[in-house]
Amino acid sequence: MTIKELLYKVPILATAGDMEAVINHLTLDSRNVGPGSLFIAVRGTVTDGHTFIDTAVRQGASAILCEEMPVNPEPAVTYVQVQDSAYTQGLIAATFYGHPSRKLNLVGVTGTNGKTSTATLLFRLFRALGYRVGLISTVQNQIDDTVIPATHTTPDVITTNALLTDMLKHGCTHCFMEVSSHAVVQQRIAGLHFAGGIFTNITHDHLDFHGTFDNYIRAKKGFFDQLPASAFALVNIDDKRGMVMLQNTAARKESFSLQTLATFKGKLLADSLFGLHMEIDGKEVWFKLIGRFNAYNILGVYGAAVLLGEDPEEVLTQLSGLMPPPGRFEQVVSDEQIVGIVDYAHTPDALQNVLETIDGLRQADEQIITIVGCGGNRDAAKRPIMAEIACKFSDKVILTSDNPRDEDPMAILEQMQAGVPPIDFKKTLTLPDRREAIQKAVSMANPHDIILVAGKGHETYQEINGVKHDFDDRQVLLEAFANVKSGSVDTP
Ligand SMILES: CC(=O)N[C@H]1[C@@H](OP(=O)(O)OP(=O)(O)OC[C@H]2O[C@@H](n3ccc(=O)[nH]c3=O)[C@H](O)[C@@H]2O)O[C@H](CO)[C@@H](O)[C@@H]1O[C@H](C)C(=O)N[C@@H](C)C(=O)N[C@H](CCC(=O)O)C(=O)O
Ligand SMILES: Nc1ncnc2c1ncn2[C@@H]1O[C@H](COP(=O)(O)OP(=O)(O)OP(=O)(O)O)[C@@H](O)[C@H]1O
Repeated sequence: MTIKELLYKVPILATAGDMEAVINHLTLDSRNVGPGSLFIAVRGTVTDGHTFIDTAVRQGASAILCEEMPVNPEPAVTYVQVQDSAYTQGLIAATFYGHPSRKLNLVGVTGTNGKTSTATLLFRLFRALGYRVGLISTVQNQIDDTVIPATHTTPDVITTNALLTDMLKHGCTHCFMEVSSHAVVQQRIAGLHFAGGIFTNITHDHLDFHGTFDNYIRAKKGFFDQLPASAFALVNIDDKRGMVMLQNTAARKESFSLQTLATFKGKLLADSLFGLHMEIDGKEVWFKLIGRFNAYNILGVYGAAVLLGEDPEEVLTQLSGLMPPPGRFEQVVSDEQIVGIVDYAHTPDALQNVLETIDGLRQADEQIITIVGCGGNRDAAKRPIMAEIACKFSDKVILTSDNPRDEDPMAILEQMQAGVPPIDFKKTLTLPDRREAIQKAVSMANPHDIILVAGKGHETYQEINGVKHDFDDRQVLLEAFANVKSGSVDTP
């Protein structure tokens, strides 16, 4: 495709060089440039892509898209100056790949919590309904059965267009994708044509990036502002910012709620460690997902499926059979009925959510044993807080390692220990070896006790000093359960 063709409908400030130059590759990163590449210079949070224009040219770039023309342009290279190269990147990527987002039903999910759960449930539901489906999520990207590792919650828009193109080649009719607030601000969804958008909820998070809560809300709202009139905007109106998301959107305004009148109204009839019993659209259904927050995810998924034209009864039937997404309140139960729960809760807010849910569901004589750690080379402020939350809701707590990375695991654990209230010293153990921590918890548990293994969720590694060692909480729990059964772990 020529640069001229790529720039169809793109507002341009200036150009230099041959507009018939042929482009066969788009990239934001000078390190990936080769002959035929269009290098898009974007101002980032760490550095400015414009400083790599010369490198890109030396590596053979055919064209450069930038906001500022270089002082000494190379005559053999085509330069295009635009107002906003991050935004323009989206328009160009869509043209380069032939607008794949217009050729399938692309539904985006945004919110502080529940994006992965909602997108994954939609992916599984539509597969169960007989469609070929794509998924773009934090845990993984997927095209039907083919798993593609994910680097971001929402990839850059060139990668997304490439993924959508592959999905179309595989016959996909739907793609469900997570839309992070970072992605909205950085124009990673520019030029994508959505068939629908879902808002789960918003709580204080990512303020390191957005600065203020208002900016964070505005970022989420930016997604709904972008939806076309043909799309639906489906929001959780039990969240007080739900209605804010709908202001100014051109899309059809739809809502879901457990508390008030809404397009999709649900009622939570029962909530236990075995699942949820809900009434939706006058029908009573059991679901295998656990916790009130999943009742919201179910309603959002149900609403989106109905808005996409699916038969409500068939949707409920298929939804009732779905298991939780990987590492999201995932249960591993021993033959002795010790309940292991593996959850990705790696922030104070998520840990509190998941422990409150478990606390609300257990019987009086069932203990909660929590295993928790905090990552190295990441926010240290949360370490004592997470230990304190674990103590507040648990009968026993084991502090352990969770991706210590380049830090000394014991130093991280000492910072966690600082958050343990003195009254809880007796119920808290510190075991840096995560496997040993899980085995110890299993050896301490009685039938029906609940072991929460928090933090890693779907992850299958433990990162120590730059090396990712195989480690899967679910697998280690299963092994520990088997060892207890065969008597190879001491029981007190
Ligand atoms: C803070 C942040 O969001 N950073 C993202 C951003 O990078 P940046 O703006 O910091 O880029 P930069 O390093 O300043 O570089 C500027 C430009 O120079 C280019 N460059 C740089 C070096 C070089 O040698 N040559 C070169 O061309 C870069 O490719 C880039 O285009 O744009 C990049 C391209 O899209 C992203 O890969 C990168 O994600 C980083 C890795 C990241 O960790 N992001 C996280 C915070 C994130 O986005 N998370 C959300 C989920 C949040 C949640 O809900 O939990 C997500 O969607 O994943
Ligand atoms: N609707 C919801 N409301 C509140 N908490 C939720 C909701 N759905 C899931 N959770 C819990 O919040 C945590 C994150 O869930 P999930 O991965 O689905 O959210 P996310 O928005 O994708 O977050 P992340 O980007 O960190 O993965 C998990 O611990 C899960 O148990």
